[in-house]
Amino acid sequence: MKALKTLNPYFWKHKLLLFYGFIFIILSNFFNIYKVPFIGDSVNQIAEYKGSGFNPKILVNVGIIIGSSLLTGFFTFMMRQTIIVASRRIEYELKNKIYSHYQEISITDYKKTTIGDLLNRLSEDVVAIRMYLGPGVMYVANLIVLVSITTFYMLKTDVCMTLWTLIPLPILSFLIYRVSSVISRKSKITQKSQSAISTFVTDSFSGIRVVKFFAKEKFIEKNYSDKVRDYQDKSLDLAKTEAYFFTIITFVIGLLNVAILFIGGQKYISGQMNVGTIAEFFTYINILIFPFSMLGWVTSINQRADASMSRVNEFLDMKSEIVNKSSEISMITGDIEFKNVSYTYPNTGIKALDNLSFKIEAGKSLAIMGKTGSGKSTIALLLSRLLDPDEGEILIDGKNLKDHNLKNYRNYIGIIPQESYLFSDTIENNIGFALEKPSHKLVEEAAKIADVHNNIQGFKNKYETMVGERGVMLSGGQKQRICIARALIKQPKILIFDDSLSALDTETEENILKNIDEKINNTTNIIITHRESSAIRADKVLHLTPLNELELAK
Ligand SMILES: Nc1ncnc2c1ncn2[C@@H]1O[C@H](COP(=O)(O)OP(=O)(O)OP(=O)(O)O)[C@@H](O)[C@H]1O
Repeated sequence: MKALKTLNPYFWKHKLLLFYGFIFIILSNFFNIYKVPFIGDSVNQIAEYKGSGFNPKILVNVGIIIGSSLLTGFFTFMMRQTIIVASRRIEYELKNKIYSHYQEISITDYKKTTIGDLLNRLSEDVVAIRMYLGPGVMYVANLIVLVSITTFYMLKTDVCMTLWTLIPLPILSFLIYRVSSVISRKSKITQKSQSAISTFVTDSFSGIRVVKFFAKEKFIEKNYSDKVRDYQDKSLDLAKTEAYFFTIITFVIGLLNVAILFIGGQKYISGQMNVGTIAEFFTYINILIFPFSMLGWVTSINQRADASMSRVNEFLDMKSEIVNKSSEISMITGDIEFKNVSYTYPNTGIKALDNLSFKIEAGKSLAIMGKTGSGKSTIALLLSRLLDPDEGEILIDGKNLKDHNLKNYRNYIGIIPQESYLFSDTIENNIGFALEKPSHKLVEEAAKIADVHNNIQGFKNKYETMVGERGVMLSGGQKQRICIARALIKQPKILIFDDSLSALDTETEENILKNIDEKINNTTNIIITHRESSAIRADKVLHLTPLNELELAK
C-alpha cells in the first residue's frame, strides 16, 4: 500500500470533512450497539413474564430500540455525506492534476503513452482510487470503531463468551491478507488488459477510414474480440479469487453462531446465563457480519487502488524536458539563428539534425527543402520549442530560445503543422482558438488571408459549421487553410508552414503567400516544402539531405 501514501496531502486538505465523518462513524456505531442490551432485556422480559397482558417495560425497550435505530440511520447518512463527498472532491482534483500533467509533459513523452492509456488513467484508475478514498476508508474506519464498541459491550456482558466468539477473527484477518495479495497481483493484470482494449479502440476509430479502405473490418473485429476475451478471462479469474472472500467470511460467521449456541447453551443449562444474553450475542454477531463481509471487498478495492495509484504516480513523476526559466514579457521581432544545432530523438536514437547552422533576419523568408526524413519538421519542432537541441543553440533576436519566456515566445509564433488537426467544434472556434476572446471580425480577416472565407460562406451554417471529429466534414485543402487562418489570427512574428501548403493548388498557395506579405507585417516566414514553386518566393532556401548536409542557396 506504498503508492496510496501519495494521497496523504489530499486527506490533509479535506481533514475537516473527514474529521466530521469520523465523528459520525462513532455516533452511528454507538447507537447501533446501544440498543442491543435492550433487545436482550426484552427477550428476558418475554421469557420471564408470567402475566397475561401488556408489559410496559417492553414498550419502553421498543421505544429505545426504534430511537437508537433512527439515530444510527441518521448518522450513517451523515457519515456518507461527509466521507463520500470528500472522496468525490479528491477525485475531481486528481483528474484535473492528471489532465494538466498531460499538457505539460514534452512531446517525446507522449510517444511513451497512448490515448487509451490516458483515458484509462482518467477513468478506471481514478475511479479505483476514489473507491479507496470513499468506501475504502469509510468501511475500514467503521469496522475499527464498530469492533471496539462491540467488544467493549460484549466484555461487559460475558468475558468468556466474548473471547470464544472473537477468537476466529484474527484467523479471518490472516486468511483475508493471503487472498488479498493474490487479488492485488491479478488486479494489475486485469487493468493492463483493460488498458490494451482502450488503446485498441481509440486507435481503430481514429483509423476507421484506413480500415474501410483495406476492407479490414472483420480483422479488426476479431482483434477486438480477442482482446475483450482476454479481459474477460482475467476478470473472471479475479472474480473467482474475490469469491473466496465471501466463502471464507460466511464460513467463519457460521462458526461464530455455533460457538454462541454451544457455549451459551451450556451456560444457560448450568444457570450461569439467561436467554436474553444469548440473544444479545446473536445480535452482536449479526451486526458484525456486514462490516466483516465488507472487509473482504474493501481489502480488494484497496489493493486495486494501490495498483492504480502506482500507475498514476509513475505518470505524474514524468518530468517535462522543456523547462521555462524566464517570466520576462518582451516583444519578439523574429530574428532567427541556428548555431551548430544537433538533435537525436531519444526514443529511437535517430539523429535528425547534425551540426546545423543558418541565420534569417526578421521579416525575411526561408524555404526549407529536402528529402523525407531529412529533419525539416524537427526544425519546426525545435523552433516552436516543443523540443530542445541536444547540442548547439537557437537564438531568437540574439537570445538563446531557452532563456525566453516560453508562453510569451509561443504567443509570437504561428505554426501550421504537417497534419491539419482541427478540434470537433465550429469553424469559428477553430480559427479563434489561438486568442482568448476572438471577435468574429478577426476570425473573418484571418480566413480571408488564408483564402478560405469564400468556401466558408458557401457552407449552410457558414462560420458556425461543425467540422466533425478532426475536421472529417472538410476537404484536405479546406482543413489546411483553416489551420493557416488559426495560425494567422494572432499576427505572429514567426510563421512556420510545415509542408502545410501541399493540399493546395499553386494558385491558391500563391494567393495565400501574397496575402500574408501584404496583410501581416514583418513576419519571418519559414516554409517547409517539397515544391520548387513554393520555395522560389523565399529570400533564402535551405536544402537538407538525410545526412544533414547543409546547402545554403541564394
Ligand atoms: N517523434 C519521433 N520519434 C523518433 N524519431 C523521429 C520522430 N519524429 C521524426 N523522427 C525521425 O527523425 C528523422 C527526421 O524526421 P522529420 O520528421 O524531421 O523529417 P522531415 O524532413 O520533416 O520528413 P518529411 O518530409 O517526410 O516530413 C526521421 O528519420 C524520423 O524517422
